[in-house]
Amino acid sequence: MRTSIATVCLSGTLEEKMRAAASAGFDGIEVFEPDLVVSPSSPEQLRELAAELGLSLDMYQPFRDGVEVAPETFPDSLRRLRAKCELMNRLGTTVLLVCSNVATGVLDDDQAIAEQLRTAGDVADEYGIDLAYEALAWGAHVNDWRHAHRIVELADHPRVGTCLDSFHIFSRGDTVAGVEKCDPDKIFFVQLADAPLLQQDVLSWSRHHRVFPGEGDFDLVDLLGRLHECGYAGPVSLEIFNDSFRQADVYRTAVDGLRSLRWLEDQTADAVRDAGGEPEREPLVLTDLPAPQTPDDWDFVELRTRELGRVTRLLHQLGFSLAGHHRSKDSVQAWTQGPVRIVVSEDPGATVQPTRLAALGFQVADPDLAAYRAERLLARAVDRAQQPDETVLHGVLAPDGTELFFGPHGNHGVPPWLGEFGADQDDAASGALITGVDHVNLAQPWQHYDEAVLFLTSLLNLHPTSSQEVAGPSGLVRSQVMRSEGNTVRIPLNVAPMAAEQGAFTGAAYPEHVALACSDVVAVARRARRRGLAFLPVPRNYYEDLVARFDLDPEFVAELESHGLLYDRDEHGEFLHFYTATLGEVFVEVVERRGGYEGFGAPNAPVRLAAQYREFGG
Ligand SMILES: O=C(O)c1ccc(O)c(O)c1
Ligand SMILES: [Mg+2]
Repeated sequence: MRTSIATVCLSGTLEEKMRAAASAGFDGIEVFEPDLVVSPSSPEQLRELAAELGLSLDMYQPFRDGVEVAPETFPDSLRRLRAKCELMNRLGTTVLLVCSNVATGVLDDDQAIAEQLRTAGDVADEYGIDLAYEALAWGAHVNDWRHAHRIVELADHPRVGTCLDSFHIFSRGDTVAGVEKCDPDKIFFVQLADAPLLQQDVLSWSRHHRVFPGEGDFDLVDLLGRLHECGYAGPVSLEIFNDSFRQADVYRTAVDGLRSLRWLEDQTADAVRDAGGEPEREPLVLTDLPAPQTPDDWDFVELRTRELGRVTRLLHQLGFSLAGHHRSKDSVQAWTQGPVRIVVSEDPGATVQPTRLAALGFQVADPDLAAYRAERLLARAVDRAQQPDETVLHGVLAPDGTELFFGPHGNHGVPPWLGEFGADQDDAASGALITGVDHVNLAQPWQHYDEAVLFLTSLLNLHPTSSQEVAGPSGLVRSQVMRSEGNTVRIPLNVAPMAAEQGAFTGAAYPEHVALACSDVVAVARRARRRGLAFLPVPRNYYEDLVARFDLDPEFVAELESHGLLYDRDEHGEFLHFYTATLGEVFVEVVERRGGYEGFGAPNAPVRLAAQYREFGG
């Protein structure tokens, strides 16, 4: 599959956008006219730069309000068209995107529109240029792809074809049924954009909220599968108008974009095969990736700290014991309790945060395959020193800087690397109150949020659930849970409010947390209090509200209060939990799920955010 990206997706100058697209590995780009108009490079220089970078210039766009116009203004459209064709000849681009008319359109007769397109096709033919007609969702008369395609068929000109853009199709609630039956020679270009489902006017939705495939709610696999079936031969191009992308690092966005296409291609190849088709069929060969290695369990959580004493005291208070020091890295310790392993690495030079969540380890069926898939999805590998006889753990860097490691299944759940800490593995299971890692919450800078969702979806096969918003003193915190099929690995992603990033939150900008599961949270809390744990304080008002909200026995609520526990309930069961005070950038939560409670205590998150805000002196 030939991949392309519209320059409107990326930040910076046209030249920077081109370099980033090439460096990520795209085959080509769509040149967005406003990027060219403001560039000091001549079309010839841009053509040369593209050749140097190995990029094809797949399309020039947009040509606005050129057709569907009053007969007396059509000659002016043709004058503009000639100017653009001349420019495109200098650039070396052969496809021009012609948008359906949004402003000046007065023709509402398909035959008359087809005639204008045919005349435009004759002009374009003089320059060897193809016109790809695109129905904008807010087009005055032509706003759905079937209509645009019908007019293209009526025009019946070899230089006139259709441009399909997934956003304009799905945003109108339309489907792509029938794409598979189109004449592939009449589909000149394909643009892909995903988007979250929003209740908003379609123009603002399109201009601000498009995202890369896999980051929104549209069924792009369906579209790509049908294009494959129809025999479409051209590039598949990303066209994303997005406010964050316009500000983000251009290289990073380009990599995120290509990752989205590789993932979509893989998903579509699987879907085509499941339907009994052949993904390798020319011309749109759908290359698939090695099968995703869904994490079957947590392997470890790693905390990096310059305050070793504070971290190990916290672990002891929560019931962990030291399994040992790593045999070749003395600054690294393993702490265990039941099936939970926490690696603590001392980093005396840590400057930004004294303690942070540095890495997450997952147990997968085939770690080598997981690493290979990650590489194909353009993830950056983590380089860690290790001795020849030590377990190889493949790691990749997540968008927020957390390192993710793929480890093998353990022997009776105990991973081979634990032996390098001299741990007596039989100790681990006896008398542990903690029974597992319930979830790990990662905080995302707002501009990397969508990238993080796609990263965890494509690399770890985690699935996003619908997002929620939680009110905190410095803003609304968006939260979305990424979970594995079997629900063993759950990673809620939080977007820190802007105020946090700007330092209004004087402590941790993005506190993250590890939530430990247990079957008796009162016992864990009691032991922790005896050992001197600093709990995150919960105000009296909260408990009074609990009684009112849930009609709970005041004695039960008094018991919750005496242990510093919070409470929630859903139709499946109950949730009791507590939070520790924050160390650097991390805190720990201990949770007990009674019955089949499915949530994460979201109604209690504002209590936590407010307490943490006070903890850091607001
Ligand atoms: O928002 C627009 O104007 C616009 C322009 C060109 C496109 O291909 C498109 O999908 C939207
Ligand atoms: Mg488009």
